[in-house]
Amino acid sequence: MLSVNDLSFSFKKNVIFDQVSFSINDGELVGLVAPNGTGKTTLLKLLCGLLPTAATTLTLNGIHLYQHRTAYLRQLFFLENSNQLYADLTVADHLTYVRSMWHSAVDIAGVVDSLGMAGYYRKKIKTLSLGMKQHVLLAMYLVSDAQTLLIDEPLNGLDPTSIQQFERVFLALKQQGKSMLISSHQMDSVGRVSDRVFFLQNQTIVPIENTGQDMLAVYNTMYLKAGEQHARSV
Ligand SMILES: Nc1ncnc2c1ncn2[C@@H]1O[C@H](COP(=O)(O)OP(=O)(O)OP(=O)(O)O)[C@@H](O)[C@H]1O
Repeated sequence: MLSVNDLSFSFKKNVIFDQVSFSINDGELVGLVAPNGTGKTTLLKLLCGLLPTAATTLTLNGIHLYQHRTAYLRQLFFLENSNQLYADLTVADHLTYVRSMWHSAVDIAGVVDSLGMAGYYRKKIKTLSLGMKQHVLLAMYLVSDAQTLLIDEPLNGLDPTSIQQFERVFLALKQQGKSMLISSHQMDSVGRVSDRVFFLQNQTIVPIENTGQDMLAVYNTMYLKAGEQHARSV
C-alpha cells in the first residue's frame, strides 16, 4: 500500500500541492486526471523521490522513502516518458536492463509476444514510432514486476487497438495485486479501468469512486469555469 501524508510542494512561488494525503491499496488502479500543467507528472515524481518534499509520511508497503530509499524504490517502477529511453540502445537492451536491476523473474520473450513487439525487439529506440516506444515503456513496467506502477500518460500516441490492448494489460496487472497510479487525458479509458480517479484541483486531490459514471462529464463539471457552465445552461 502506498501511503502519503501532508505532501506539499512548490516550484518557487507556484504552489502545486498543499498538504495532500492519500493512499492506494494493493490491487487498486487509480486514474490521475487534471488539465495540462496542473501537477500530474509532478505528483508521480514526488512519489519516487525525484523532487524534494517534506511530507510527514511517504511509505510504500510500510517502507519510508527517506529512511530506506533504495528498498522503497525497488518496489516501484516509473519512467516519465519515452524521451528517457536510450536512443542508441535496442528494445532488448532496455528490457534486459530492467529485469536485472529489479531482480525480476519475468519472462521477457513472453512480454514481448503478448504486446506484439517481436518485430522490433532487436531495433534501436531511435528507429521506433511514438506508439512503439509507448509499448516499450509498458513492457519495461511489466518486466520490472514492481508492486507499484506509476505511469504517466501511457495512452498518448496509441491507436485504438493499442489503447484496448493497454487497458487489458492494466486490468490484468490489477488482478495480480499491483497498485497503479496512471495519469491520462483519455477519460473514456480512465472510466473503463480505474477503481478511483484522483482529480487534481486547488493544489489538492479530489478522489472520486468509479461507479460507472461518465468520467468526461465529471471532468467537465470539475474544470469548466463558472462562466462556461453558465453559457452552457442558457
Ligand atoms: N522543473 C520545473 N520548474 C518549474 N516549474 C515546473 C517544472 N516542472 C513543472 N513545472 C510547473 O509545474 C506545474 C505542473 O506541471 P506538471 O508537468 O506536473 O503538469 P501535468 O499535469 O503533468 O501537465 P500535462 O498534462 O501537460 O503533462 C506547471 O505549472 C509547470 O509549469
